[in-house]
Amino acid sequence: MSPRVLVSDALSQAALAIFKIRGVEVDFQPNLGKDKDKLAAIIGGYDGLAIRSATKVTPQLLELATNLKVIGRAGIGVDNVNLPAATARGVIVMNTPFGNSITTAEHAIAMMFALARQIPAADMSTQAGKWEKNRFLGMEITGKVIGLIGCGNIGSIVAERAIGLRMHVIAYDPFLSPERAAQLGIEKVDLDNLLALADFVSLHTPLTPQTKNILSAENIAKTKSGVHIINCARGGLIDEKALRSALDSGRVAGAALDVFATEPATENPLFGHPNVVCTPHLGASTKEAQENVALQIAEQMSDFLTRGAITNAVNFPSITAEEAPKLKPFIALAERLGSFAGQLAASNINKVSIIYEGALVDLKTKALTAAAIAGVLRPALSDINVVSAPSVASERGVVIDETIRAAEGDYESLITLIVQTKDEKFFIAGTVFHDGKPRVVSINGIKTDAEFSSTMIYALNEDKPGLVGRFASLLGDAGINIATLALGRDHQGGSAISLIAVDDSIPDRVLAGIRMLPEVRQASMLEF
Ligand SMILES: NC(=O)C1=CN([C@@H]2O[C@H](COP(=O)(O)OP(=O)(O)OC[C@H]3O[C@@H](n4cnc5c(N)ncnc54)[C@H](O)[C@@H]3O)[C@@H](O)[C@H]2O)C=CC1
Ligand SMILES: O=C(O)CCC(=O)C(=O)O
Repeated sequence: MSPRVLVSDALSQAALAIFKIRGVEVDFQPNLGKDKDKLAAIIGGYDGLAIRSATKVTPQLLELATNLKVIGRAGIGVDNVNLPAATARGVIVMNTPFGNSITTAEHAIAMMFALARQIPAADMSTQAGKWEKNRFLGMEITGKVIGLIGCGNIGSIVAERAIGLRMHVIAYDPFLSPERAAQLGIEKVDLDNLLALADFVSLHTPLTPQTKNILSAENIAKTKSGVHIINCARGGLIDEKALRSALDSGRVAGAALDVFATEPATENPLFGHPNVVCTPHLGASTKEAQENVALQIAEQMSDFLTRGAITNAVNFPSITAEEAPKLKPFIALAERLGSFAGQLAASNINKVSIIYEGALVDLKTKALTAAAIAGVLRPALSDINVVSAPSVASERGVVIDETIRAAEGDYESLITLIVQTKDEKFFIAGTVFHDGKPRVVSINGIKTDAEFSSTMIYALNEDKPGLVGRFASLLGDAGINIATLALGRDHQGGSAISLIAVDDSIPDRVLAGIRMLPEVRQASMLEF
């Protein structure tokens, strides 16, 4: 059956053809994002959800989205998606980080001119027949200082355009390297200096706990008197009431806002001020940008749903369509090795080390690591998944250590997992042969060769004659068929392992019987 995608916001129609060509059934309901009850009623039937900013993906909606595998945001900011809840449910969230950057930067520049020359107010006055030539005395942009708070994709484009307008550009961005600042021809400054020097302050950061209200009352008080403020990033970056007071007092000469703390903004403390220019979150709204992001998100979502490729996911490493089929059997291997170790771990796991060898060095090992961690933690946390595993491990203080090295041993590719608890370390290694099936090839340094099956017995025993027969009679007497049996030992008469794949679940009394065999030191039933 073809995967189904619901488009619940006003996405450019250009995307629909891409979904169809790529074998994805698409349901285009551009106003559904504004009707949360109707969306909640049907979301369970879709594998993908394509949105812009109107659809709010809440934990409640995700709970009903039982088939959802991917959310595609045709745009940059994913703040309308509850990322922790999506991650916890294993839903990939992807965006289009560049498709609307130029358009949004152009909007910020347009807003700067609108403020400098009071174009919206002058337009209204002129069309009202007032001809108020003396009222609208503007400000020349050339030679003025623009201060960018945030200088990533959009901030950099604003910087380039502002330099073209012969402005002096300064930027505050803790992650902007001095080399990149030099390459852009701008000056990197701290926030206080930016506020003191800028004639125009333009915001271009995401909304995070660090950037929320970055233009607070205190910071607005540090601005140059007569400053103009532009916000085409996110509403929560400015304390709107504080900005209103600063506009009323005249300290801030003007503000141009495309985004608001609450959207859609039907009421706002800044509305009605003569020196405020507002647009309804139009930063990305050009035909060009909307086609870019719609085509891009349709391609990304289709590639994921039909080929397993992951591009621009904000909660999972990228995997190309070429890599996906190569990774698939190793993801299964990593998850099963992890599950094997996780089912045996007697006490709290505090460290998981994963070593990748051989051909695996060329694959995206981050995805394999996520799968291994999910496997290790699943016996304790049943709702963990490959997407949520790394964040769950970090929340629980489990240290993850990844090593990648060239092949040293007998296998073309080898994954070794070392799971450490307070008292012990458990080693398990596996590979995938040409038949594509994952196999265990060593446990705690003892070599073996066992396929995984849905139910297995893992026993640690002494290497003594007759034990295999005793296993067979105990299981046979209970009517349990042995599918395969794999053995291994460190040396003749030494420590040995037995991996017995069986066709049915093993009753406790049968497992207890195995444990009571004199040669058996430990026996567990494992399920995959
Ligand atoms: N108005 C609209 O329609 C649109 C708004 N946006 C918004 O524009 C903003 C910027 O987008 P991009 O440039 O694509 O993002 P980006 O991720 O490329 O750049 C953001 C920059 O902010 C910097 N930053 C992060 N924390 C900071 C802090 N505490 N102080 C100073 N700088 C900090 C980062 O280092 C980065 O360089 C986002 O909020 C995005 O959602 C994006 C597209 C359209
Ligand atoms: O889709 C839109 O119109 C908003 C774009 C936006 O805010 C973003 O891409 O972050």
